[in-house]
Amino acid sequence: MRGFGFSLLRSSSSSLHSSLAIHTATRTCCLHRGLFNSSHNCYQSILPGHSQMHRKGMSTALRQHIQDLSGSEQRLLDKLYKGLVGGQRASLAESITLVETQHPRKKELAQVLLQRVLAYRREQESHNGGRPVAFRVGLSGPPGAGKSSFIEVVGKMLTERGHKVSVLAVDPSSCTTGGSLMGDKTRMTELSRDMNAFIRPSPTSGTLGGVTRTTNEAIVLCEGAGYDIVLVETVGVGQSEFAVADMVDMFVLLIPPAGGDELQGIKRGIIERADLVVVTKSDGDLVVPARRIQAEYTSALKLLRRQSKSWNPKVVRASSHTFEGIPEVWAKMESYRDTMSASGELQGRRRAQQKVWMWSLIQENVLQHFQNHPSVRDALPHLEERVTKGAISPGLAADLLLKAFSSSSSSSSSS
Ligand SMILES: Nc1nc2c(ncn2[C@@H]2O[C@H](COP(=O)(O)OP(=O)(O)OP(=O)(O)O)[C@@H](O)[C@H]2O)c(=O)[nH]1
Repeated sequence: MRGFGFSLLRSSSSSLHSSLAIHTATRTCCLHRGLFNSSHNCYQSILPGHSQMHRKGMSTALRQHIQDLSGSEQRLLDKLYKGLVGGQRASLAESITLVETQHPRKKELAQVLLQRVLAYRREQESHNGGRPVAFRVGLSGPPGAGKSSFIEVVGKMLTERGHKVSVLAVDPSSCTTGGSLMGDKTRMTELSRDMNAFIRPSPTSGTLGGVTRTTNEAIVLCEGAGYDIVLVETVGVGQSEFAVADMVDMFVLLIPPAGGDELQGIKRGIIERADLVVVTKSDGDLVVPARRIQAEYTSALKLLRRQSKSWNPKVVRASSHTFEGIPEVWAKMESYRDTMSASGELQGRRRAQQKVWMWSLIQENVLQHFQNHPSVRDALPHLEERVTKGAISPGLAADLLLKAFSSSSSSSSSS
C-alpha cells in the first residue's frame, strides 16, 4: 500500500497547511486542498498502475492536480515522467532536483510527479507478484571506515551482474555546518562512470528532516527509473544513520579494523539496528585486527535484543582492495532479503517505515509553520533574550510562544 501511504502522507501535511491557516488560498494551496478534500476512494483510485490509469483515465485526485497545472508545467512533468520511467539518467537527476527544491510551487510539482511514479511502481510491483521491485540497503560507518571504497567495488560487481545500482549519499554535516564530510573528495570514481550506476549526494543545506524527506523521495524516483538496488550511504555522525536505518530494507554497519578509540564514536543504539556488520580493510597487516574486531562484534551482537524473528545479524570481513569477502558479503545481503521477504518481515518493515516517514514529515512541517508564524516571529527575539538572560524559564517562554501560535491560528481559522 505504498502509493496509498504516500498520498495520505501528503494530505496530512496539506491538512496542516489549511487548518493552521498558514497559507492563503493561493493556487498552490488549491493543489493541496484538491488532494486533501478528495475522498478515500480517490486515494485508492490512484493506486491502479500506469497503463490502467491511462485506460480508465486519470484518477480524480491526480486529475485535480493536473487541471491546476499550466501547460508548460504539464509538459515539464510529462517530459520528466517519461524520461524517468524510460530510465534516462538526466530525467532522474532533474526529478531529484525537483524534490529537493525549496520553491513552494516546484514542491507541488514534485508531488504530482511522485504520485505518478508511485502509481507506476505499484504496477511494477504487481507484475512482480506483489514483491518490492528494488532492494534498499543503508550503509553507515565512521569517517574513513572504507564506505566509498566498499560501495565502489560492490556497485561495480553488481552492475557487471546486470543490476542497476543507485547510490544516495546522506551527509549529516551539510545540515549543521554547511560543510561536507563526504563531498570534498572525489568518491567512487569508477562507479560514477558506469552507465548502470547513478550516484547522487544529498542536498548541501537544510535540516535532517528535510534531507530525510528528499532521500525517501529520491529512493522512490530511483526505483521508478529502474534501479533495482538502491544504496543509501551515510557517515556515522549525528542522527542521520538512524534516519537512514528507518528508510531501508537492510541496514549495514561498516567498521574499520581500528583500535578502541576510533571505534568509540560508534553508538550502541546503531549497532542494535545493524542487520549485518562488515569489518572492512581485512587485508595485509590488517587481517589480524580485523579478525579480532569480528570476534568482538560477534559476541556483542549476541547480547543485543533480536530485531527480527527470522534473521540473526552477522559479522563478516571484507577487503575492497583485494576483493576478498566482497562476493560473500553480497551473498549475505541476498540471503537476508530472501529470508525476510519469505517471512513477510520485509514487507512489514516497509509498512512501518511509511508511518515513521509520515511523522517525520509532520514534525518538519509543523516546526516550520510554527517558526514562520507571524505571532511567533514577533515574540521570539524578545522571549529568546529573556530566556538567555535567565529572566524567564525556557518552559514559560515555550508556553507563551505556543499560546501566541495557537490563539492567532484559531482566530484566523474561525474568521
Ligand atoms: N587496506 C585497505 N584500505 C582501504 C580499504 N578500503 C578503503 N581503504 C582505505 O581507507 C581510507 C578511507 O577509505 P574510504 O573508502 O574513502 O572511506 P569512507 O568511509 O568512504 O570515508 P569518508 O568518505 O571519510 O566517510 C582510504 O585511504 C582507502 O584507501 C581496504 O579494503 N583495504
